[in-house]
Amino acid sequence: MVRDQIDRIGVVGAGTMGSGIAQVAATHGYDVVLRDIEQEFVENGFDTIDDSLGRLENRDALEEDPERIRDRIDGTTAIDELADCDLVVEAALEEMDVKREIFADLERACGEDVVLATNTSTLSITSIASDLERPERVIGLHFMNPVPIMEGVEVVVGEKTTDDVTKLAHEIAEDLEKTTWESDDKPGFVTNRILMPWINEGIRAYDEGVATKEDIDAGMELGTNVPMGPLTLADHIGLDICLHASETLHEELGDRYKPAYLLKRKVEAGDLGKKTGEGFYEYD
Ligand SMILES: NC(=O)c1ccc[n+]([C@@H]2O[C@H](COP(=O)([O-])OP(=O)(O)OC[C@H]3O[C@@H](n4cnc5c(N)ncnc54)[C@H](O)[C@@H]3O)[C@@H](O)[C@H]2O)c1
Repeated sequence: MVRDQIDRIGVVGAGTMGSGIAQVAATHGYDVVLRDIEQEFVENGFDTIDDSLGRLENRDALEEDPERIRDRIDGTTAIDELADCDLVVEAALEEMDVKREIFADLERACGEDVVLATNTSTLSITSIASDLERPERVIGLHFMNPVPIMEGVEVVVGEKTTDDVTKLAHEIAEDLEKTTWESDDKPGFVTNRILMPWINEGIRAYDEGVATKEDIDAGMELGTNVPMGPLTLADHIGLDICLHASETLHEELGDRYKPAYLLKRKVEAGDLGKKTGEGFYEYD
């Protein structure tokens, strides 16, 4: 039983994904420690959680008061406060050096039996764990955005990940009322290997004047029955995240994954999508 093994969940990174993962874990009764590098980022994470819990309460979608859920989450900037966690989910920047450093710190700070998960979109689980003394307890737990709403979680199994850790990863996700599927540790896993070329092709089609951005999105939504077209979805994910993911896939899998020129230009301009108020569309 997963509840016998996991009481306390650490989350590293209080951004879009980390705040969502902390919220969902607390909603399901787990004690959570949410860590970011600056107190301001921790506070931003709590603001996101408060907004999301407020919206869910208005829709009668919570079984408890938002305050009680919120009280299960402690915020911190100190990695040592994750020492008592049974599971830590890392959701920091999509950069290999950053993730390797975080995992080395977690291995030092946490107990021997901790399970260390990464929410990486594309980076290799095996590479993230390669400098660790115990890479067998590292796994990919790839939540989808927005975490409180999206049902799916991709479990990504590294070269050294044990069967017990893999089983636990499926069980914890299911305990959070998510449905899992499993991928080998191959670039982009199942989802981003297929999604990123689709997004980049949408951006290229827009840049080459095939249609307006609205018509590209409408064409894909109405024509293929997906909930969001590629430009809306890219804004929603974050253009920097899409670019990092595309660059990783390009490096690993070759030219068919080359990032669209306009994606690079938007990121260089600081227009990262919904989170900065402007991407392909403008947001309040
Ligand atoms: N955005 C998405 O749609 C999406 C979906 C699935 C997976 N992911 C993955 O989840 C991870 C996080 O993405 P995001 O969109 O939440 O990013 P984000 O930029 O919204 O948040 C990242 C947070 O990590 C913090 N951070 C950076 N270095 C840190 C460190 N050393 N310790 C603790 N915190 C640190 C940053 O301050 C920031 O608050 C990435 O690996 C990304 O690829 C993102």
